[in-house]
Amino acid sequence: MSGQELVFRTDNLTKVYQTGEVKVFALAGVDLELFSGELAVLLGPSGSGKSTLLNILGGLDHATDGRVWFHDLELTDLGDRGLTRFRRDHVGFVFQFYNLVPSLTARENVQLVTDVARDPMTPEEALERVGLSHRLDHFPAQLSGGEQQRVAIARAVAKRPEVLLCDEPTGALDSKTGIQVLEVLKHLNEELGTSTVVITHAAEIRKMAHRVIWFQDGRIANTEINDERLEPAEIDW
Ligand SMILES: Nc1ncnc2c1ncn2[C@@H]1O[C@H](COP(=O)(O)OP(=O)(O)OP(=O)(O)O)[C@@H](O)[C@H]1O
Repeated sequence: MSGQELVFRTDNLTKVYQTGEVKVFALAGVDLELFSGELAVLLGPSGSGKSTLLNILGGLDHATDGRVWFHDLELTDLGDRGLTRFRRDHVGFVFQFYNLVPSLTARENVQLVTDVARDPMTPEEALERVGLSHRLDHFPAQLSGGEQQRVAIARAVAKRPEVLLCDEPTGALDSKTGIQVLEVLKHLNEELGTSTVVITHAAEIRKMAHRVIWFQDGRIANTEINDERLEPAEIDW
């Protein structure tokens, strides 16, 4: 990844949760670089700090210590209002559960974002990019889990964010449906150049990444670059 533009950089990133006398180091000094256009997969045991890292990168949470930059913008310098602006302008999120508004159609769910974004695509374009042009006027209850997740992805990318942060995007899906969701993420990474981070417990998914980052006890235990990547359809879990 050398020679590529840095998107995120962290320096000794630390997050401590204190409950009574007990301190938990969710992040215990993470030094990480993420590059423009990269698709990175984060693996590691439950509780190793993956979601905590994603939430801090995405401006949803504050670090206890250490520093984080998005390009030249130091996120660890920002207050809540600055982080909100950063999130709104630059970050798309995808979570395990799709968080769609049940009373709105697929198109209207995406429109919630496109109505307030600076340079959005149309809801129709966003839904076309995830293969749902034929489901524009369906409500979430009329869509399968995989289709609902694709609406959530359309909503996340409709504002053309520079980064897409995905926490267990296939966690609630069977592998066949999960593969379709991964195909959408790969396609968007390639077509739009969106830097993408995917947290997963399905270790096989690492084979579609440019780079794999292993977490253990709040630290990066290992990173690996894939010289050859697999297509999502070639992955089985
Ligand atoms: N709000 C909180 N208050 C107290 N402890 C927390 C809080 N959030 C996370 N933790 C602790 O921080 C550690 C890291 O949690 P985190 O959710 O980042 O792990 P993870 O690798 O994403 O796990 P999983 O794969 O199960 O989602 C865990 O020990 C967790 O219990």
